[in-house]
Formats: sequence, C-alpha cells, structure tokens
Amino acid sequence: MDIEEGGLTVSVPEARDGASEGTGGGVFFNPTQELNRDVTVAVLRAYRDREPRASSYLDAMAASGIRGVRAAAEGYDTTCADVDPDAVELAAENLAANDLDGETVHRDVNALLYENVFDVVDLDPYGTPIPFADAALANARNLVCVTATDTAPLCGAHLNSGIRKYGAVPRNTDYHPEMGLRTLISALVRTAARYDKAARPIVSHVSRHYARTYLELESGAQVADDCIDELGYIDNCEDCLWRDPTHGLIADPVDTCPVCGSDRVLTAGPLWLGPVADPDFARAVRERVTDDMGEAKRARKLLGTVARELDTPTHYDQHRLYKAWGEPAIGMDEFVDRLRGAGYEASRAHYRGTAVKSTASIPEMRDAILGNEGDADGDAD
Ligand SMILES: C[S@@+](CC[C@H](N)C(=O)[O-])C[C@H]1O[C@@H](n2cnc3c(N)ncnc32)[C@H](O)[C@@H]1O
Ligand SMILES: [Zn+2]
Repeated sequence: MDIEEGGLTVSVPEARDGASEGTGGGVFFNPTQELNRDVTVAVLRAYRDREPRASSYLDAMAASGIRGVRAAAEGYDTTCADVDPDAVELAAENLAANDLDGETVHRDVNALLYENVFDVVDLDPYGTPIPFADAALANARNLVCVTATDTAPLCGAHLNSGIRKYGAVPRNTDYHPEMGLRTLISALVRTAARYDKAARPIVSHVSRHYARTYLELESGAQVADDCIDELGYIDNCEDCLWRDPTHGLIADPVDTCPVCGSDRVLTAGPLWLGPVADPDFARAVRERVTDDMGEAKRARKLLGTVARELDTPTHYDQHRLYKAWGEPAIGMDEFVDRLRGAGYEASRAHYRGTAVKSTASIPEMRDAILGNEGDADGDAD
C-alpha cells in the first residue's frame, strides 16, 4: 500500500485485521506516529541552522525507511539500517521510488554504530531504547533522537520493569507522562556520562503512547558533570499531591508530608530535573513545520506549548486540583492568568490539556485561584 507523508510517497505494509500498526509482510509501520515524524523533520531542518556541520543521519531502526526517506528529502546524507532483511529491501525501494540517494544496511545497529560515525542518530525501537543507548550516545557526533514506547515501565505503572530498564525508581504520580519523560532522559544522561559526554534535551514531547526526546551531545568530563548535577529525586505525597524536587544523586527522602502530615510519601529518582527543551530551539522547530505535513496543525500547537512551558520538573492536573478543592473548574487560560496575577510563574504544559506548571505550591494555588471566599465565581468551563 502506498501512503503520502510530508509530500513523499512511501510503500508500507497493509495493516492486518484493522490494526493501526501495519504488520503485513512482517515489516512495521505505524500511521499514528506521523506527528512524531513531522516533528522529526522540523527538528532536522532547525538543527542544521544550529549546527551546520551536522549532515549525516542514521535511521537506526528503519522498517519501511519512512524516517530515512524523509531525512534524505531534507538533504541529509542518510543511512537506513535494520536487522530485518525485508525492511532493508523495502527501505531501499522507498528511497529509489522517491529518487533519493541513501544507503541501506542490513545490520544490527549496535554493531553499525561502533564502526561508523553519524552526526544524527535516530532510535525508534519497539518499546525501550535502552539496548541501543550506549552505542548511540557513545558514538553519535551531534544529536541523538530517541523514541520510547514503553510508557508503563517509564512512569512507574510497571515499577520493577522501570527499575530494571532505567536504573531509577519511577513513581506512578498524577503527572505520570512527565515522570516517564524524566525517567527516560535521566537514564540517557547517565549513559552518555559514562563516555564523558553531556546529553542535553533540546526538544522533548510525550503522548499517551510514547515519549520522544532529542539530545544534543557535547564531549567533556566537566559538561558531563554539569548534566549529572541536573539529576535528582522528587518526593511525592499521595494524599495532597505535594511534591518536592531535590538535586543530587544522594537521596534524602522525607517520611512525612510537610503540608498535610500524611506518611504516604513516595520518592522517585534519579530523574532529570533540568529543562526538557530549549525554548528558542523549540520555537525554531515550530517555524520549520510546513503545510505539506499531515500533522502540521498539531505539531505547531505542540511545539508552541513546549516552547512556552515553565521550567519546573513536575506539572499539576487542573482537574485533580479542583476535585480536591470541591469546586467547579475554570478554563485553563484563566487558571494560568490568575496564578500569574497573584505573582507566581505559571504556564500550560503539553502533557495534557489540563496540565499546568507553576512556581506556586498547592495551598498557594488554592489561595490564588479561589481567593478568600473559596469560590471561583462559578465560572465552570
Ligand atoms: C518500531 S520499528 C521502526 C519504525 C520506523 N522507524 C517508522 O518510523 O515507521 C522497529 C524496527 O527496529 C528493527 N530492529 C530491532 N532490533 C534492531 C537492531 N538491533 N538493529 C537494527 N534494527 C533493529 C526491527 O526490525 C523494526 O523494523
Ligand atoms: Zn500531603
């Protein structure tokens, strides 16, 4: 079956039995990842302005080669690799059908990465990227793009699996999509640090089915140490949703919530507590989204929110807060405006439509939003 994406025509396997993921012929294709791929193309465009020397791109898990084809169309010197010979054949056909140059390699990507240097490496595996993280972070020159689809281990819903894969203790909190992203980045930062490299996320985004992050690499023990300094732990009260991030790799968990006195406090970490995006770069990526992209509208909205997101390591779910306060919720923009009006920093966050970030604590938010009357003017949305 031929599909159109980003102005290119690519042959992909038919989905079987109405499944959204194509498995016909054994080669994988997931049409629902188009947003992820559109953002990738916009990142590749914006990254060339940031680092003009970046010219080679490895589609490390190519399947149909759709990412590689799109990168080649952007002028990147592209290699598509896969362990599945049918995938390699299909990727080669798709490059040729679009009159694009590009290499196709039937190889385990871990072996390939230790023998070749690529400026940009794109890891898009089934489930966790961790089996490929060492090879990619040790050997890539500039940028490593990583998808993880194992959201349950990442956010602490499958705790032991998360601990095994990511060498951290994620906790299933009310901000679980962000917990997942910060668990992933933490593991990748610690992996890069083993090779005296800093890996800093310049854009990241999370959906229900995956987390995606773009890590810029820089070599040097000092910069790697600077990255490690941005790891730490977050204490979380399961009752009143209080949370408290502490930088450093030596955990000093609290037993009792200082706000409500509950002893149901869970500590998560080590997590990445630094920014998950560089706002200027996220804006530049947004500028590089074009109308020929099928998910242009969603990509622009997503990147706009990511660029404006406050740089705090957790977010609140506005509906959860209102439920706890026993009040009808107001619109999100007004919620953010009231927090700002009360002198706190606040923003929406891309993790969900009701996600809000603020420098205010929960009691401070309650005061700022509900005021003394404990009433929000009945202004429900
Ligand atoms: C999720 S699919 C990739 C989807 C594709 N990037 C896209 O955007 O449609 C994962 C692919 O990784 C390949 N793969 C798994 N292990 C690999 C390895 N060690 N080296 C290279 N490719 C591998 C699989 O054969 C499969 O084609
Ligand atoms: Zn509490």
